[in-house]
Amino acid sequence: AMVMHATFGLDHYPNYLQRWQMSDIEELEMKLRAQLDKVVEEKEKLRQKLLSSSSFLCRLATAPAPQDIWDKRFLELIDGDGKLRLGKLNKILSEEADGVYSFPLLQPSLCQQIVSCANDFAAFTRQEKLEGKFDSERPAVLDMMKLGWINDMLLRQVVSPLAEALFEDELEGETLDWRHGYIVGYAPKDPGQAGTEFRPRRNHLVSHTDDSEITLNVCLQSDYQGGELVFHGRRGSGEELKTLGSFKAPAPGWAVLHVGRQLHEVLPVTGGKRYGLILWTRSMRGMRSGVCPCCWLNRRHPTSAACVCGPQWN
Ligand SMILES: O=C(O)CCC(=O)C(=O)O
Ligand SMILES: [Fe+2]
Repeated sequence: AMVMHATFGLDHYPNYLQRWQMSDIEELEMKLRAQLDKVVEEKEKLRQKLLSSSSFLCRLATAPAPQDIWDKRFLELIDGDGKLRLGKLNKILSEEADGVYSFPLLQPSLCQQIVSCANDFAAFTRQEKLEGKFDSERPAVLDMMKLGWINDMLLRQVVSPLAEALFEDELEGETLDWRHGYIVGYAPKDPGQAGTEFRPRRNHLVSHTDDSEITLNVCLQSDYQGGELVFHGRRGSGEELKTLGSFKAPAPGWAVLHVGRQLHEVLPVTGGKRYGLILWTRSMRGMRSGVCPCCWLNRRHPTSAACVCGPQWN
């Protein structure tokens, strides 16, 4: 009842909680958190149910052997327990722009298999749409494609340890516990017959920040022209309009790691097809209550300047 009253009150009255005792507010906060945990748990169960009932046949539904997953250079940094040897990181990392790192990560053959899965999934959702099961074709979200294991693996073995080593100041001790992975495709303005393949939706992507704290971007197919990934300053840093560097993967399997607040864009693809796997990661449990509700990413320090998502950003 307390939660119900408070939810109503917060919706209807300004400064609603100012009439409350601090201890009651704290109790409310705890109860809301417990409720939120329940929502997260039930949502996860539902998601699993949807997945298991889906009839999509994924040819990559389980993880292959490590040597068929990781690029040799990356594999050398993984110890017997699957942990990344952080001391040897500088052997493979290059800094493409201030705070933007690239490195060889996945086997090109695995990348090719992931693209094949995206093609299969595109054909599958197109069929479902034809049969009237869904209103629209569904996006190539890894969880829906039964490739959630790739999200989990990349979060646990790549993004979490690297973020702790490279973006310690950003994370402030929080754990990245949420991930969302999807496939993006680009082709020139007139890509010709799309057939049953995964359809590239665009030829470029305007400058933006991600709904993520740390983003991993893996090239899946590199024989395209144009399509450089350009990095600008971080939102809120005063360097937003500065171009800091750009990156083009030398081969499939190369990855870039950057903070979600780093403004980035993809220049127009003028030939070939450009496919990538994007993994957004966040800390959902710990810090969210302390961040700006409009962008989730800024104003972590209560003493810092005004929210960058003010009028100048919206
Ligand atoms: O395609 C890329 O390299 C970047 C994609 C991206 O920035 C995004 O999906 O948020
Ligand atoms: Fe992005």
